[in-house]
Amino acid sequence: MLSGLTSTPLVRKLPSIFFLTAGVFHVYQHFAFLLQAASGGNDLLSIETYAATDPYVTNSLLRNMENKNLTSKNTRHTSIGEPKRHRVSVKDKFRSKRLALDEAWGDSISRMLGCPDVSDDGIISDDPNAYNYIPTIETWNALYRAYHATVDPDNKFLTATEYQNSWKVPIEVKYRRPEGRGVYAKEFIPKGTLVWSSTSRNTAIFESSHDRREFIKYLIEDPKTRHLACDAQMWFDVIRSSDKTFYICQTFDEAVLLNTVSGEKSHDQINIEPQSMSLSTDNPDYDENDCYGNDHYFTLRDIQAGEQFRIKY
Ligand SMILES: C[S@@+](CC[C@H](N)C(=O)[O-])C[C@H]1O[C@@H](n2cnc3c(N)ncnc32)[C@H](O)[C@@H]1O
Repeated sequence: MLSGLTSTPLVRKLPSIFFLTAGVFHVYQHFAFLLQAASGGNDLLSIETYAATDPYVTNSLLRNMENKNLTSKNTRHTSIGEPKRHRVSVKDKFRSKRLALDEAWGDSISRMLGCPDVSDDGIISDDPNAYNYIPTIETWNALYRAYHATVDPDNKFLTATEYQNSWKVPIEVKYRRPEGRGVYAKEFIPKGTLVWSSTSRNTAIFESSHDRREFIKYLIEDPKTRHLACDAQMWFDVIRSSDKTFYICQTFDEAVLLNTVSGEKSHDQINIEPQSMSLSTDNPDYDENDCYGNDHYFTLRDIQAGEQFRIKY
């Protein structure tokens, strides 16, 4: 009788049931994270809410998602023994998942702050007051101040304390629907011109959740910079280093206002692209410490005065 019981189909299926349940739980965890991110929360100080939507906390989730789809390059040391900086190369499949998490995190904070609406497909709302102010040098300086006031001195990767002009050509920032603020050429620029460089003078790295959270809180606490927390949530990028850790990179200048194009067919409108300058260390714009490694934008073709710069993202 007993042996009859142990050989029932149910008992034989127990291992598969166990693995199926574990699998479902694993999938549930991913969805729980995304649901939590989507539902936001109303208290920025609620660590649980914040942590659930924080790219650093999602490191392990992301690690499960990728591996084969990602190539990361050499970790580098500077000659004067500064902390390690990283170069990252991410393939498309992983990139889309990473961007989805970036977005979920950004959206969640935006909801907590009551930021102007950005619709699901990334189109800025019709609200005339949404994201339509033109940042000034004081705007960028406020971000520098917030970074230096909050980020642990040991973790600081930003060497400058105020706005740097990293543009190699004259530019103008304008607001236009539907994409919002964008960067426009003020004069004709020939093909192959370096227009902007990412360096440790203009690009901050946030190495920990704590630093990023304190930075955002600092912006929120001053009514004059509260709106900047919304912007900061739209202007950051997550990179993955060769040691499989994720960091937030954030440039504190007009490069964060570069728009992309919508739709496959319009991809020929992309007129600047990042190129690695790793082989040109004698170039005065080369900076081994930059966050993106190869965010040195060159023109892909001649650009007319008044044309908007567009990058692929
Ligand atoms: C890095 S920001 C670019 C600056 C942004 N336009 C602003 O006013 O701050 C990226 C955001 O710009 C908007 N954007 C960029 N390219 C766009 C496009 N082609 N069409 C519509 N919106 C776009 C999206 O809302 C996107 O999330």
